[in-house]
Amino acid sequence: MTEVLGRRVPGSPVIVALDVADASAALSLAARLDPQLCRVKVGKELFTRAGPAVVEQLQRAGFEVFLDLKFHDIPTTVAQALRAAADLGVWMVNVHAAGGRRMLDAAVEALTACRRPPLLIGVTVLTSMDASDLAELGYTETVAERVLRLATLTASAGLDGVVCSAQEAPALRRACGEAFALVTPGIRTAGDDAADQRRVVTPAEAVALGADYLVIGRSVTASADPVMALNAILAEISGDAAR
Ligand SMILES: O=c1ccn([C@@H]2O[C@H](COP(=O)(O)O)[C@@H](O)[C@H]2O)c(=O)[nH]1
Repeated sequence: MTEVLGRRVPGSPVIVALDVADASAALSLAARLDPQLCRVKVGKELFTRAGPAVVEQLQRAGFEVFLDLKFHDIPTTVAQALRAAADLGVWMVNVHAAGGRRMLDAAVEALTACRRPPLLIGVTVLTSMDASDLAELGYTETVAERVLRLATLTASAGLDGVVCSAQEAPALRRACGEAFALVTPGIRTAGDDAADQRRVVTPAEAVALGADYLVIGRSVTASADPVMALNAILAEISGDAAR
């Protein structure tokens, strides 16, 4: 267990997004990181380039892997994809909550039968989206309302948690309870470029708002010294920064 500002989470709350072009870049970055201090995330770019092999290599190196493929398809297809992910032995997987109740039910059922099921997380509203994006898609809800709707659907279907911005964490904690995992991308250290992200918070803010896991990509991976950047973030969230 790691203590983060008084809240205890199992293992490190930091998940480094290995958004790099190939297996060799991912493995050489991972070799500089300590699996005791972070988990890693394999997303669409790396998985499409390097496939299951890179997941297995990262796990052999001691990392728990979040396979971030955000499945969103008909229930049967999602269920089968999740069984394949579970066979890889990953720690966390995700689906889009917008796939709806029957897709979420199929996802939960698919993993229930697995010997070591990964944590199953529903994506609410991407952290790259804001009110204008939702309006253009025809949604009349605010971002906060839509995130809450998708999170309560996810919780009622029996998933383990959601991907959201830490900005929504207090409301989701109240609505979905202490055990519901809040996985938060859109993390930027002070002064970093938000780039395509729209709902952004700092690592310390995310933890103070009640996030369980902080997904951090470019603030670590685009840094001149990723190890130093990660250590600074860990110090910031443990309350050691600038003391
Ligand atoms: O709503 C979401 C869901 C997933 N992501 C993923 O997290 C990382 C964030 O990377 P940064 O470089 O820290 O912006 C990236 O892999 C996304 O695919 C997200 O950002 N928002």
